[in-house]
Amino acid sequence: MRISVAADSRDGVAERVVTELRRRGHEVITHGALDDGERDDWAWACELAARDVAEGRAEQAVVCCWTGTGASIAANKVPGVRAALCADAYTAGGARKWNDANVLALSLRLTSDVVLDEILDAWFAGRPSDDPADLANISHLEQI
Ligand SMILES: O=C(CO)[C@H](O)[C@H](O)COP(=O)(O)O
Repeated sequence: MRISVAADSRDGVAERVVTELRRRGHEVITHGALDDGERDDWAWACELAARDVAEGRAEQAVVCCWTGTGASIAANKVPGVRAALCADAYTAGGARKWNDANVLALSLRLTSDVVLDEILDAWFAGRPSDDPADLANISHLEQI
């Protein structure tokens, strides 16, 4: 899968996200602090990764900032993006299943290496629900 990754800093698990995604066989596009020469402020960097998803250059994205909040807010401003801030594997699996989330937002401060691996395992194992109630909720997001 092609995955766009943005971070506003190389601190915390930022670089490990890229390494781990490549190790899992994904093609990675980098933005912000992960791409020399690009603006590394979180709103700009995470917008670029979200636009990669919305405009078809990537199937999914991982957006990161120190708290994860700005990253998720910036990504969710892009139409068609469903970004979920996940601090644990259960939330990540639920975001794929119930929200059909296409962007994973992470806190660089909170996410340890071990928890990152658990989150990525759950995220990539997760499949969108085919329950009509879940589909109706996801569909309604585009009307809000
Ligand atoms: O968590 C964040 C935004 O939600 C940022 O990573 C945090 O504000 C730090 O940014 P800066 O290094 O530019 O002060």
